[in-house]
Amino acid sequence: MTAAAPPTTPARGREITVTGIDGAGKSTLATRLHQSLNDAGHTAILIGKHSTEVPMDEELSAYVDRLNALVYRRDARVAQSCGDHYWLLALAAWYTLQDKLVIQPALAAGTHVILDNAHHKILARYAVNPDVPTRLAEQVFAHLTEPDLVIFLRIGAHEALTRKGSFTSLETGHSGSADEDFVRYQDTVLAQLREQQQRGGWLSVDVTDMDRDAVFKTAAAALADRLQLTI
Ligand SMILES: Cc1cn([C@H]2C[C@H](O)[C@@H](COP(=O)(O)OP(=O)(O)O)O2)c(=O)[nH]c1=O
Repeated sequence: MTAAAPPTTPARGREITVTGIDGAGKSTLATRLHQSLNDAGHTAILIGKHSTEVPMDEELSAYVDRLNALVYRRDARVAQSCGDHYWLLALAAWYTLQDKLVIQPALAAGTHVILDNAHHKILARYAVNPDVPTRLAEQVFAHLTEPDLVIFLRIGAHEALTRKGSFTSLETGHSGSADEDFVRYQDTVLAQLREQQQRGGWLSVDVTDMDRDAVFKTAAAALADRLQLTI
């Protein structure tokens, strides 16, 4: 009688995240990477700020959905009234559950994770906020899984605004409703993201004069070079 083969542990999945200011093209690239990985025969999931499903767990999915509603589905007056410290901690709660309940189990099962918008932009926003210590913001995100690749899409705020066309109050740091308020705030956030970039091995791409295909090709080349993932 032959012994049953021991169960094999799948190779750990890779976590790839896209960062950049509002309008840089993060969601566009994340969606395309997700689709291409699956088309190429890999198993990948796309996670963003509207993903609330915890696989095969209705109860936890419902709980994560309630947290998502608290963090993302609230009106501007509620947002303003609760204040910056509250939103930092609420966002930390959101990223913590996303990491623990969805990202870590997926990676352990060999599934690649495309994370549209990790916490880096939140950190950048808080680093330019004089009312909240930057160290506190760094600490509340310090336990999250370190991505295998961070793709930083660099574009000036003015160009990002031309692409987007419109913006929300949050996207001006609640500093006003004029185009200049968006540009001033987002350029400060961009400078902060550049500082974070110095610390880690981010793939930094100046997307100002690149179309979607060119950005995708650059990202795909990095996945092949750095993570041996061919798409
Ligand atoms: C990538 C890209 C996006 N866009 C548009 C599509 C969207 O309306 C807007 C923002 O793109 P989006 O991918 O949503 O950016 P982010 O997730 O970083 O905020 O810009 C362009 O006009 N050209 C481009 O090359």
